[in-house]
Amino acid sequence: MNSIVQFENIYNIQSHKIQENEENEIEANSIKLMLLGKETVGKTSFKSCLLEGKIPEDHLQTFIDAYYFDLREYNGKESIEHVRIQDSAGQEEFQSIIEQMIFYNDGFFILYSIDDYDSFQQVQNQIWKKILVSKQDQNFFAVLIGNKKDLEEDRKVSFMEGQNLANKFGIPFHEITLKNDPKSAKVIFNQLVLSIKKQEYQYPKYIQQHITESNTSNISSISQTRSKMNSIHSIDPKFQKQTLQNDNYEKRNQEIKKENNCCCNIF
Ligand SMILES: Nc1nc2c(ncn2[C@@H]2O[C@H](COP(=O)(O)OP(=O)(O)OP(=O)(O)O)[C@@H](O)[C@H]2O)c(=O)[nH]1
Repeated sequence: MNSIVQFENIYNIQSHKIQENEENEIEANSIKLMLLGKETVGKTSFKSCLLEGKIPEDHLQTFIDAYYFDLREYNGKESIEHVRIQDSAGQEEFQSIIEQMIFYNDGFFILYSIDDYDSFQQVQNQIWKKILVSKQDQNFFAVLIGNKKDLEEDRKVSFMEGQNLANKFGIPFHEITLKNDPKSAKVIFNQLVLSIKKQEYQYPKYIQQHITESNTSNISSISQTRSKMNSIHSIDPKFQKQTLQNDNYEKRNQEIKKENNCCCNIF
């Protein structure tokens, strides 16, 4: 055991150097999370803030790294959860390997940097699609993170652009600065792990049914559904694909937007 970090009064994170004979068992029984994003958006920094409480001094390019640790929860009685965080390379040449690795993970921290518009576009045009294609009909959990908000003067991606994209995906959104507020990594991590433990992906299934029922009338109930959807912590890809394939859906979405003077899509 290397270190113990107090975690939001709920968890202690114990970074755990696994022995070779433990590897398979921990792999099989852990919550598997993955950091995704273009190079230098702060993926390794996120992991360091979580485990060491600060960003690293230097930027070292990551290829693929996995970190294992335990969460100890004290809610009357102690329970222990194994977690694996997979750090990934942002560089183009590693993308096909990363695509394959996505399949083996339960939750994703999707990062971009607010001073790098291309990193935001990569989330939109590549990363999200890779997750949908790779996970197929498996449920997964994700959160969108706009990092480096301390670089306000160089900002290229507005807060609303980030929020709207997260709404479109139906996942939570956070703008953070790991540099000035390393604790934010733990808050976001906590949210994602709790969602996985509670299996909140049930929610979109309800919405899918609700939208189908409301397809001919009742715009207000759809907009209520959308505001609920903003707080969803996970995605059921079946739901996304089915709504994407619904030809009438885009037309319906335009009507809802007009009605609510809204600039984001449900999907
Ligand atoms: N200004 C600022 N710099 C940051 C912040 N977070 C990380 N950085 C810096 O951004 C650089 C890249 O951070 P990394 O965490 O290595 O980025 P990465 O996404 O893991 O990069 P790759 O491994 O190349 O894919 C480092 O120099 C960090 O110190 C932040 O919130 N604000």
